[in-house]
Amino acid sequence: MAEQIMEPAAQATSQAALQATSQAAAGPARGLFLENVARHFSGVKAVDGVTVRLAPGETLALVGPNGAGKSTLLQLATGVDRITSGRIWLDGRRIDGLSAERIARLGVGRSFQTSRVFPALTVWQSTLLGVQARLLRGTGSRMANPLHEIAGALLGLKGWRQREAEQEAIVRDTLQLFGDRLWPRRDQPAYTLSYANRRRLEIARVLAARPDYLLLDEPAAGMNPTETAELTDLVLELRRLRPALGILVVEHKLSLVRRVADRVMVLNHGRMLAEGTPEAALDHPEVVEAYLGRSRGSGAPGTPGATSFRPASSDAHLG
Ligand SMILES: Nc1ncnc2c1ncn2[C@@H]1O[C@H](COP(=O)(O)OP(=O)(O)OP(=O)(O)O)[C@@H](O)[C@H]1O
Repeated sequence: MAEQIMEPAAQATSQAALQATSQAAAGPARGLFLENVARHFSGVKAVDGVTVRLAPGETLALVGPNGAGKSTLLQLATGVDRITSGRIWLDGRRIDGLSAERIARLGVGRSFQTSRVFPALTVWQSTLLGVQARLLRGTGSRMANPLHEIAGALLGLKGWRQREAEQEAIVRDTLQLFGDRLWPRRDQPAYTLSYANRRRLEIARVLAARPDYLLLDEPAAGMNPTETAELTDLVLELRRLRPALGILVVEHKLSLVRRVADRVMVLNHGRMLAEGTPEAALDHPEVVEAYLGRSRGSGAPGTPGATSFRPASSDAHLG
């Protein structure tokens, strides 16, 4: 089936009203834009008419209790799952309906809630895979010809050597972002790594593809306070090094959210509950209620109808 790609957004005009009209028709010229999206699973409204816009250079945090629909939104944005209704745009192109692989190649990188590294590959090899995914972006929709690659390697062709050196530089720079966590372990297979290092490696692999938009699904899950603080610093460093990168982070650890996010959106029962600066969104009375209602509430987490916020640590409180 032909891929569904629509024309870029109309030129921006100085009039806000006209701009709003053009955005509704074709999505913003830049950014990842989920427009009134819904995903229903036989009666369960996992996502129920939510609009999210991630601009280049922005760090947006998506928070909410367990079952609020956060991961489902990431699945929809990355083409892993299909919307029931709504539209999704990437830099003015309609992308709902495209394959996950195609969306990744268009510049959307995503780490998963549970680490998906290949156990037998070394840290270096795993990160190199990310770099090679990036090379595919440069080839448009064509795959690199493996015979050319093998011939280049065997014959030591100049262009091939140069490309190899460039790839190695990207792997090195990416691994060194994580201080001494990954670089000294670059020759170790992933299965020998600690849980936190496997999660870091997953992020490294995604970063090595140099995405334009980076979606992180609970990157600090299972990390202790020191590891969480390191991860927070990593996100801040990324923002400094790659000012055009749009980052969408789904995270329960609010200490991280408060430090890295420009803007926070709070989901509850598949709908947007609040949006604003971290202070405004997280201190909103309904948000405090949505979170604290469960831990105090009558019903224990997991009771039918109750939403269970997982207090990962004392930093998960609001206020
Ligand atoms: N494939 C599926 N089939 C049926 N229901 C699903 C499916 N995926 C998600 N759901 C339901 O959709 C709702 C939203 O789930 P989702 O995983 O998006 O929540 P979440 O906010 O990411 O939660 P958590 O913080 O626990 O990861 C939940 O009620 C979940 O059970």
